[in-house]
Order: sequence, then C-alpha cells, then structure tokens
Amino acid sequence: MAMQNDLRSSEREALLFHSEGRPGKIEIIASKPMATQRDLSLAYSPGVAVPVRAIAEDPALAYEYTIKGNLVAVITNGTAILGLGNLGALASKPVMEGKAVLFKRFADVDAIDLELDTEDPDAFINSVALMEPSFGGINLEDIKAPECFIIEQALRERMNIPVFHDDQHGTAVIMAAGLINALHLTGRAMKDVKMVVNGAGAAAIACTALAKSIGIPGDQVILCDSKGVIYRGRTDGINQWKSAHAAETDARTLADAMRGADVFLGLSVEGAVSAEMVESMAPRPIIFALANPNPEILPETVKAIRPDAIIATGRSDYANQINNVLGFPYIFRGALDVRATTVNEEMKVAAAHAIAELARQRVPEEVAAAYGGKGSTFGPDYIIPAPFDPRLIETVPIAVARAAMASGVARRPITDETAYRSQLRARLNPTTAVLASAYEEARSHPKRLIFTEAEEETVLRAAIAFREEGYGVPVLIGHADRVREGLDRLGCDAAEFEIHNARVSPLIPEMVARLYTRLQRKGFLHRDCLRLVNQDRNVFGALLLDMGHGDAMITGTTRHFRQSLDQVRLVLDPAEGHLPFGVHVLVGRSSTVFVADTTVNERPTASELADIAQQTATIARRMGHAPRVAFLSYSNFGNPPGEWLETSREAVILLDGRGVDFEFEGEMSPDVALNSTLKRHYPFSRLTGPANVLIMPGLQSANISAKLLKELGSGAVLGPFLVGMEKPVQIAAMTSTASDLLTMAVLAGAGVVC
Ligand SMILES: NC(=O)C1=CN([C@@H]2O[C@H](COP(=O)(O)OP(=O)(O)OC[C@H]3O[C@@H](n4cnc5c(N)ncnc54)[C@H](OP(=O)(O)O)[C@@H]3O)[C@@H](O)[C@H]2O)C=CC1
Ligand SMILES: CC(=O)C(=O)O
Ligand SMILES: [Mg+2]
Repeated sequence: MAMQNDLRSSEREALLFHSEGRPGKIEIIASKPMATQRDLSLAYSPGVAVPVRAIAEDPALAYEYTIKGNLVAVITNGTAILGLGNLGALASKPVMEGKAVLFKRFADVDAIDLELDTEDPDAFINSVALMEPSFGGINLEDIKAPECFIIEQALRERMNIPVFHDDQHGTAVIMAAGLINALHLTGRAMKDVKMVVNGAGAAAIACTALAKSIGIPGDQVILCDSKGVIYRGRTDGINQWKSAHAAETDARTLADAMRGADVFLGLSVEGAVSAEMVESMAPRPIIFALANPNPEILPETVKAIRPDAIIATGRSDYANQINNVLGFPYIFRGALDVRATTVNEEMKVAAAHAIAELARQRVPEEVAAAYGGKGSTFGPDYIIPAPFDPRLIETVPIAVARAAMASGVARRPITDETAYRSQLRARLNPTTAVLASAYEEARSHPKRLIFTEAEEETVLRAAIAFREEGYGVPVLIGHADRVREGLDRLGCDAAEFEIHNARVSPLIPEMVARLYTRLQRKGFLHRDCLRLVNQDRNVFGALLLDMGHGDAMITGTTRHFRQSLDQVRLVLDPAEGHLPFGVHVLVGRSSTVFVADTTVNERPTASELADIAQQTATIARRMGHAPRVAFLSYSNFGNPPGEWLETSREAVILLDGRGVDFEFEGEMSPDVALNSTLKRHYPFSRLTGPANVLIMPGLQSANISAKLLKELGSGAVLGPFLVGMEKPVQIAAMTSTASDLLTMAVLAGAGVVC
C-alpha cells in the first residue's frame, strides 16, 4: 500500500498480521471428513436429501442436522466503527472478522461477519430479518445511534432468535459488573449514587438504562452529549432516546454536572474530561473512561489529581478493562445452549452479576497458575476479571442459561448443570489463557532479550514488537550499520536501540578472558577464543547473557539447530541436575500436547527419559495442565515384543522409584495414549485420561513427529523450546516468522518454558 513508509512499525505489523498467509482472520473448515466417495454422497447428493426432508417436517431439527445452533452473524453497516466514526461497511470488515474470532476464541461460538452496504434502517432490517433460517443468533455491531435503536427493536420483534446489539447491551453488562464492584469497594449504596454519563449514543443510552435498572435512581443520573447536559426542556440535538433520560437540573455543561458526582461514565470521545472536572468530584470517585481507542481522560492524569479514584478504561494496557469482549461471547454461549428466543433483561443482569462476583472471588490455585502465578486480588486495580480468565466460560453462560430458563425464553432447558459445566470447560484450552497471561507477565516485568541475528528482517521485526509492546529491551547483535539500516527501513529510530557489534565491542577483552578460562583445557588457544567471540554471534550472545547483559537469548533463524546449540554450549552449561532437551507444544482447540525430546538427545537412556518426563511435566503444569505422561513406542505393554523397548520400560520403573507427583505410563503407542476407546483394552493403565505429555523413545521419532505435525496438523505448534540450560536460551526454527520469534522471546523472558 502506498502509505506503508509513513506507518509506525506497530501499524505495519498490524497490516502484516492481517495480510500474511490467508488474507483476513477467519476461514471455514469442514467439521466432517470429506475424504471418500461415501463421505461425499452422505454430505451432499443423495444423502443430504434426508436431513432436508426431516427439517422441512420439523424445523427444530435444523439444530440437530446443521450448524445453525452454534452460528452467530456479526452484522454491521459500519456507521460507528469503534470510536472511529462512520467509515462505511467495507472498512468495518476487519473489526467484524475480529469479533467473529473473539466469539470462537473465548466461547467456541462459530461466527461469520456480514457487512451491509446501507444506511437505510428499513433496508437493513429487511435484509437481516430474511436471514433468520441461517443463524442461531444475530450480533449487531458498530451501528450508530439513533438508527441502531430502531434496527434492534424491529429485528427483536420480527425474529425468533436472539438479536443483540453488542455496543449497547454487551457494553452495558460489563459496565454494570464493574460498577457493582466499584460501589462495593467504596462502600456506596446504589440509592445514594450521583452519576454522570458523557455520550448519548448506542453505548451510553443502553448503559444508562441498565444502571437505572440495577438500582441507581433515575433522577440522580445526568446524561451529556456533544452539546452539553440533556436537561428537561432542551430541544436542540434531541431525540426520543435521549429525552427519555433528560434530567431535571440547572447544570448545563459537563463541568457543572460533574461537580460532586460519585461516578463518571464516558462513552464519548478522547479527551472529553479535564483534570479540573475530576478534581470537583466526590471523595473516592469512580471514573469509567471507556471511549476507544483513547479514553476521555488517561488513568495517570486521574491518579495524579485523585489518588483515591477507581479508574477503568476500554483498553487492555491499563488495569480494569471494561470492554464488551468480556460479555458477548459468553452471553451468546448461554443463550445458544438453551436455544433462547431472545436475550432479555434478566439474562443481561444475570451476566453482569456473574462477572462482578468472579472478580470478588479468591482466584483459585489452578487459575492463578494460568495467570502465570500472579494472583489477582479484588481491589481498586482489579474490579473486573481479565478477558482471558478461564473461569468466565464456566460461570457466565450458566448464569445466562439459568436466567433464560427462569424467565421462560429457553426452548431447550439445561437439565444437568454439572454436565453442562464440564461441557463448557472442555470448549477451551487452558494453554491459551497461559499464553495470554505470559504476555501480561512479560509486560509487568520487562526483560532484556538478546536477539543474536539482528541483521535479519524477521528478527528485527520481532525485536521491534518486543520493545514497542512493552515486553522489555531488545539487545541487538550484528554489524551496527546493517542493523541500523534495517531499523531505518522498518521505520524505527536506530538511536533508541542497543546494538552490539561483536568485532568492536568494549566487552570483548572480558569475554575472551572468560571463554579462555573455560576452554583452555578443551583444546582452545587464546586466539581461538578471540576468533569465536569476534566471529560467532551465538558465542558472543551467550557471553552477553552469561555476563548479565541480558535476561534471555534467542537465536536460530540463520543456522541449523545443532550448530547453534554447539556454539551456545561453548559458553553455557546445563542447569544443575538438569538435562538439556527440546519440547514442541501442540496447541489444539481444547487440548495441548507436549512432545519431548524433539531436538537434542539422539538415543536417551532410561534415566534420561525419566528426567525428560519430569522436566516436561513441570512445563505442562506451568502451562495450566495436570500432566499425564506416556512413554511412546510402536508397542503396547510388550506387544509386539522388540529390541528397543527396554529403555522406555525402565524409565517407567525409574519414575516409580522417584515417587513423582504426576501420572505416567508406558510403553504405549500414540493412539492408545491419546484415544480413550483404545485405552479400554488396557484397564490396568494408570493414566486417568488421554496423555498430554508424550515422551518419545528417541530423537528420530520425536523430531520427525513434531515436524510432521507442524506441516500437516491443524492446530498451532509452538517451539522447539530448549529446556534445562543454566540461562534461558531459545533456538528457533529457521522457518520461524516474526510472531513465532516474539512468542518464544516472551515465553523465555517470562520463564514459562526454560
Ligand atoms: N469499552 C467498550 O466496550 C465500548 C466503548 N465504546 C466507545 O463509546 C464511544 C461511543 O460509541 P457508540 O455509542 O457506539 O457511538 P454513537 O455514534 O452511537 O454515539 C456517540 C455519542 O458520543 C457523543 N459525543 C461525541 N463527542 C462528544 C463530546 N465531546 N462530549 C460528549 N459527547 C460526545 C455523541 O453526541 P451527539 O449525540 O451530540 O452527537 C453521541 O451521543 C466510542 O468511543 C466507542 O469506542 C462503545 C462500545 C463499547
Ligand atoms: C469495543 C467496541 O465494541 C467498540 O468500541 O465499539
Ligand atoms: Mg463495537
């Protein structure tokens, strides 16, 4: 695109993220095999005629024989895209694809985006109403007020599936959850609260209505729009939705309204609130500045004037993110699961209370592990759960489903809540929450990350993102001029980066001395060490790490794994009592499998296999999983017999003796390890479920399997991660993309995999 050179690197990354691989963020995949002639004749003509006739006779069977019951349409006309304004239907597509991805990621709801090219409410309403047969629910998005009210109302009346305008009700539910908790923390009763809402559009009107319906007295709420206070009798710029909330007041400006107010709720535009306005509020004010992407006032400005304030924004980079992403996936999950005809007030209030209560609960241990070990405790900086909190999927849909049943809109009530809860839990993979929390952890404890191959554009892009996204300081190794040129090409100011040139660095004498002390009795002369330091970026990088100039190191994109490892090992040792080895992490939709040793030890001994199992189990646990270890083979418990089975068997016996605190079993084939049906043939097996840690008998099978899965598999494959070194070093695959490198850097920095 023509403007590429004017973009900041984070903006360029955002464009690359959307264009790399398949353009966009979603694809459709078949949920049934389509491999044989028989599959085709069942999926299509003639087999497909059977469900067609069945549905024609009984429409409810569409939920049994098609995707309808799990499919939501995200529909917009692009008239109020986030806070960016009316940029049209086509331009809104990235946001709508994004919402579809969030539906899938957080609640396993399949969603498809539809951008309608019209600003005429009737045309919009007619188009959407005709789509009822296709979908289980309709999520309206980013349609401006007041048309959004007309559209939603008409569609709710005409359609017999849930119709939900996310910017109105999704936002209101999350705002209400945050408000309930902020009032609780400041010891206020709803009936005493004076509230000011700035903005009188889609989000603001719905939030005001919900705030009143949960107990804030109507005559204590003042609404403002771009022209000031909406007071009784005002005629300028008014519509029926605004006048329904017109206040009996002398206040005419936002500043008048805010004097003495307890709560400020902003759903307007960046910078609408001044420091003076905040100063004039009641003690312990509650300030929700929710305009996106930039809030009405920045949290740091509020804190400087009113340290006693509770502040929330719509963004993920401050504490207390109040954003509808916490609501719409789970509200639809619950509504779809009971086949609700609508999302009513009771369901919204139930969701708000469930979310609020989650933040007040003590974070259980397994969830704390998924948060990267850092607990979140209810308080002014934690009034609302983070979007990746794995408890949301178990609690919010249940609350919504219960409310739907109690209010008579559920067509298929839940009969066994315990079974429903486990079904919900199984929809998500805890690893994804851990990855998200590792990124948070990295932001709150920034590290110095050594990137040894900084002349490579992929590496530089990862290093730039590492810095710009706040994970820490990239320490770049390379010819300074070439690295600077690369930074310049990518639109960065090279002066802001730390670059080390291995030929001229002032650290060289100390490095050579250290290396010589270490290698002099291993056949290396002093001048050999000087040459290594000058010419080998892995040796130089590892020495920087060893001397404390960085917290972790990442390399591998220009050299084979073994060569990089041998160079690093000239400088660094394994951690005491640890065996260095490699782990690939296969992240599927609802499960994760750890495979080891995929990179280092060609024919591990029984004792080495046992060590690898123990260390991999620790990583699995760190990533939120109870480890179930299988020692893999072509054979199952002695059948067929073979020459090479002994090491795996001995490893099992060794672990028996070590009294470890995780499940393990072997030797067994991968299908027996992973498939519960086959496992029934071995009732004595000690694994209580499918294995999630696969210990391979040797490097051949391990490395081949990992690479096959990476090339042919459908889920994400992370790694190889190098485990068991005295300092965190990661050797990436030569095929790594910038985001692969960033993930490795962040996980290495956060100490999740090391
Ligand atoms: N955090 C979250 O989850 C969400 C945040 N939002 C944010 O809320 C904002 C509004 O979105 P939405 O309701 O969908 O948009 P709408 O277009 O429906 O409404 C915008 C409203 O903002 C008002 N406004 C504009 N400038 C000012 C100003 N200086 N002072 C007071 N009011 C002003 C407009 O006033 P007027 O009527 O006079 O034109 C209008 O009422 C956006 O920034 C959006 O990103 C929205 C949804 C969710
Ligand atoms: C978050 C959201 O939906 C918005 O800002 O429009
Ligand atoms: Mg929106």
